Amino acid sequence: MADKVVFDKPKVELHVHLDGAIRVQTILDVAKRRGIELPAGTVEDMTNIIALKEPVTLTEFLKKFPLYIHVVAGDREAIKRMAYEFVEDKAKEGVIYVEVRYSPHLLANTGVEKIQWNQKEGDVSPDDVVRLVNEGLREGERAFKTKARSILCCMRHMPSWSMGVVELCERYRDEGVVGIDLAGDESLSCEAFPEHRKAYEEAKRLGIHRTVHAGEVGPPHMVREAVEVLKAERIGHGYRTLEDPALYKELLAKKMHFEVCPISSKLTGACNPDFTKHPVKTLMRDKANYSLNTDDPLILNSTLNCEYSVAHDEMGFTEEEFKRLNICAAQSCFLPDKEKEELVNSLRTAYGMIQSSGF
Ligand SMILES: O=c1[nH]cnc2c1ncn2[C@@H]1O[C@H](CO)[C@@H](O)[C@H]1O
Repeated sequence: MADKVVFDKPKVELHVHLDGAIRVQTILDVAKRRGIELPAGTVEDMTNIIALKEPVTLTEFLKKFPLYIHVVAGDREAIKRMAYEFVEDKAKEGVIYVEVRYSPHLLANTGVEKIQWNQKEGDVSPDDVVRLVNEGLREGERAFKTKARSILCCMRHMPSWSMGVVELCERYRDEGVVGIDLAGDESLSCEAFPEHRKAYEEAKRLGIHRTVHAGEVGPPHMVREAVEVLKAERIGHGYRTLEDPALYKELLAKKMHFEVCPISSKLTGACNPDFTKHPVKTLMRDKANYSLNTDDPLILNSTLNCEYSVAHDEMGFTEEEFKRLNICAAQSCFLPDKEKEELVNSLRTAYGMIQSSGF
């Protein structure tokens, strides 16, 4: 994938999974230290095993995580390290602000209903996971000057975790956690799981910002449900919204933010693999509120620069549109108002947009 830089200016990224953005070298190092056997011993071979090359389905795509996530799950050093390195990687891509998401429960080995990945019970709870990620992000921010905040994910197939996720969002809201998400296999509608709805109601009551994966592969009514039932402020992906013109019009009028991930949308089979037909072109035409994001760069073997290259080379994006969408991203981020304003202003300054003084 071409990693040339077509937009060499500060960027904001709002949709990227921490457990889909681990360095392969880190997976190899941690596996060696913990005595975990992997199917390959070099970065190249392991990348070949993890990375998707051809479009599959979201369900197949999600099956890539268990190939490596057990290596870092339940390991304090690994969890902190991947958060720290993540910030370094984003800084190298010219990202000045990032919101990174993950499920604390998927990375824990105690205090969680159904310990994942065949781990033996240990001593890393979801609460510990959040503290370790916060530490790694904070140290990364100090070292690399990219501001990093996090979003905690509920998982569609594990509704019993969702209220715990809200509690963690609340407990760590002053330590870098800025919002809640609902991720996982979208064929499981949350209508069937009142726990997700209750968790989102509680999040809204507590003033916790909300985004939801919806309309990625699921039908437009999933997007409506995310907005109307879960009170989502942003939509993760949301491509299939365009199949319901009335809904799309409503969301355009509301200036709903769409977290678009072009390369992911091709390889998960969410969108037509021909980028010239990608829904983000409609969002661009309509001056919609959206951002460009990597989603899971490890599995997609991509970078944010690849996303911008694809948008530029295959979808006709201009420098002006890149600036506009980054300002949309900053305006839709989950930072407190004052910090958000500073972020928007720093982009405007970097982009040479003179701010009106009001006189
Ligand atoms: O594109 C996606 N759609 C839905 N779920 C996803 C996607 N990428 C990752 N995850 C899920 O979110 C979890 C927490 O980060 C990941 O472990 C994966 O199961």
